[in-house]
Amino acid sequence: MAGYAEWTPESARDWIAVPTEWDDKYSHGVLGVITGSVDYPGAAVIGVDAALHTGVGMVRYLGPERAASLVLGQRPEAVTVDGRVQAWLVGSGMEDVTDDSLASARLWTALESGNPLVLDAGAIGYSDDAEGPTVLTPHYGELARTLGADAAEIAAEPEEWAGRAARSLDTTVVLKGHTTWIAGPGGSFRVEARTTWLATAGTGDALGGILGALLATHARAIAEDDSVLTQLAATAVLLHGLAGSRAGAGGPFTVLGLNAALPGVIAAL
Ligand SMILES: NC(=O)C1=CN([C@@H]2O[C@H](COP(=O)(O)OP(=O)(O)OC[C@H]3O[C@@H](n4cnc5c(N)ncnc54)[C@H](O)[C@@H]3O)[C@@H](O)[C@H]2O)[C@@H](O)CC1
Ligand SMILES: Nc1ncnc2c1ncn2[C@@H]1O[C@H](COP(=O)(O)OP(=O)(O)O)[C@@H](O)[C@H]1O
Repeated sequence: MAGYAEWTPESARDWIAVPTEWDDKYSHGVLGVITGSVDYPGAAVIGVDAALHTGVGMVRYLGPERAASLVLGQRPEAVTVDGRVQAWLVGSGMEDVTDDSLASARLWTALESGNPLVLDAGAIGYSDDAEGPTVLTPHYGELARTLGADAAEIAAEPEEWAGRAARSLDTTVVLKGHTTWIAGPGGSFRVEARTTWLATAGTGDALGGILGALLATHARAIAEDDSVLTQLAATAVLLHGLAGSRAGAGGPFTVLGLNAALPGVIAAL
């Protein structure tokens, strides 16, 4: 734990971009989302819903037709056509992409855009190909696969592995668990979960959406100094934990319930 500072609500409040009276939907930040697949359309719905509840100018969802239709069913304010974006969320529930597929073309557009990226789940392995500043959000199993290590070894010393991964991959790493370890060029931070009920399918997809929204709304700050990605990542983890805790009030909650609690958490900060 040495070297990891606890990331608190007081630390996080400086990293919420409240729109000004001069802002519009474009200047406040547009998040491009490439998530979901035939097998996992729900991951797309959860991430888009989380981003919109975190506060962002616009979300562009670019994914398979059925997932896009479910996203629009849950969040009709999402836009499903291509266009300018300031940050990308890629990978939650994404299928293995084949070279000539539309999913592959979209993935590479994001990787080569130079924009800040969140790479989650199926996209974590592309970190070397990302031209923009990047945050990876692995659980122990995903980090093990990425580094060719053993998940049990990582579980035994997660703080050590988060730092090692951040250095060797030259990126910010959010190693998820009951305590989440965040390491990158901006420092080393830890967030202990306020509720163990977060251990449920889909909460990681929500974290991706929260973080994507924070990157899109801080695109200018990132362009000036990309080490701020590490603080933004720690802020996303903190918001996620507080929202789960508020949604469940000590008990279980659904992931859409966690998302719905985000505005109240952000207002309280
Ligand atoms: N409703 C949805 O559409 C959902 C989609 N999801 C997507 O499903 C895909 C597969 O995700 P999975 O994480 O299940 O599968 P993975 O196959 O990527 O990882 C699971 C493997 O890692 C191991 N592992 C080791 N430590 C772990 C840890 N701390 N947490 C989780 N697994 C650990 C497990 O034992 C298992 O063998 C991802 O793309 C994910 O985004 C999930 O988020 C669940 C919800
Ligand atoms: N025992 C636990 N206590 C608190 N939080 C947990 C626990 N286990 C996992 N989490 C959190 O739940 C989320 C799970 O994400 P992930 O493993 O990617 O799941 P999924 O892919 O199903 O969404 C992460 O934010 C992680 O930090």
